[in-house]
Amino acid sequence: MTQPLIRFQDVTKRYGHLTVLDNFCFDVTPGEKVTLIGPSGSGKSTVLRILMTLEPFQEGTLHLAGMSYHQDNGRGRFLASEAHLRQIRTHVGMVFQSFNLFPHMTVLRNVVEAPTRVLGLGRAEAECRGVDLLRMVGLSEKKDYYPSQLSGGQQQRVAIARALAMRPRVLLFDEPTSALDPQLVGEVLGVIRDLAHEHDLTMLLVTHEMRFAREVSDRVCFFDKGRICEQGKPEDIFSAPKEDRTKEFLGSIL
Ligand SMILES: Nc1ncnc2c1ncn2[C@@H]1O[C@H](COP(=O)(O)OP(=O)(O)OP(=O)(O)O)[C@@H](O)[C@H]1O
Repeated sequence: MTQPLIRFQDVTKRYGHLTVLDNFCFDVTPGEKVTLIGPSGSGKSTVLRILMTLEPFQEGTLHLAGMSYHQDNGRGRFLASEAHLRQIRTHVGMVFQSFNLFPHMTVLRNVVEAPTRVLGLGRAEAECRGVDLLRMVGLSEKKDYYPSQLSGGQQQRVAIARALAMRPRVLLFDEPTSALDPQLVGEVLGVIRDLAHEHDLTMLLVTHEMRFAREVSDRVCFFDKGRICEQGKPEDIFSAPKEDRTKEFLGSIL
């Protein structure tokens, strides 16, 4: 059996008195494309933020690409050293709702900054790869522009190229189109769709775009109150959901 690339093992995450994940268990195999759907506040983004090591958790263990880190006896601090966390982070890229590009850097600089600083790539090599990645997202001709000169959809495509430049094993997307004008959503989803179909990258997506989730996912997980209430192939979840909560949720948005 294929070993999981990601394993949440009995992870509990609290914010004060609010328990967001309660003994959460979740495996993702290498190359799998998994979409998390569910009501607002059900804990989907928290899963991504924990994977990105942006959030400590109180109990359980996270395994990622053969490394792991643990709970801190309920205190919710990272037990791992900063160096260990950095090492885990190099395996994970994240694309946020709000692009988060460096406004004072050109598009190409945004893409090459982390590979040169963190991975130690030479500038020429990083730039060459950066231009290739910008070509892949359809933006090589904008390499010398600044983010403020781009549309939201273009900025998000740069953010995707920037995440890929670190050669992550896992790419996380947290509602990547929810900050975009409706007419710009399609171009970003198109880039992600191509990535999903053409690369063996492991991808986890939180999205409210159900048609898109159906097209790109190997597995769809319906989240409710910090647990996976139902999961399966997209055609099963969207066409024949079994759980009442899933039916209710899909009925309210489709
Ligand atoms: N920094 C924080 N401090 C306190 N509570 C938080 C914090 N971040 C998230 N929460 C709470 O944790 C719960 C889960 O949030 P999360 O963002 O993971 O939900 P979500 O399913 O991604 O929702 P949405 O679809 O609206 O983005 C929510 O009740 C939220 O209010």
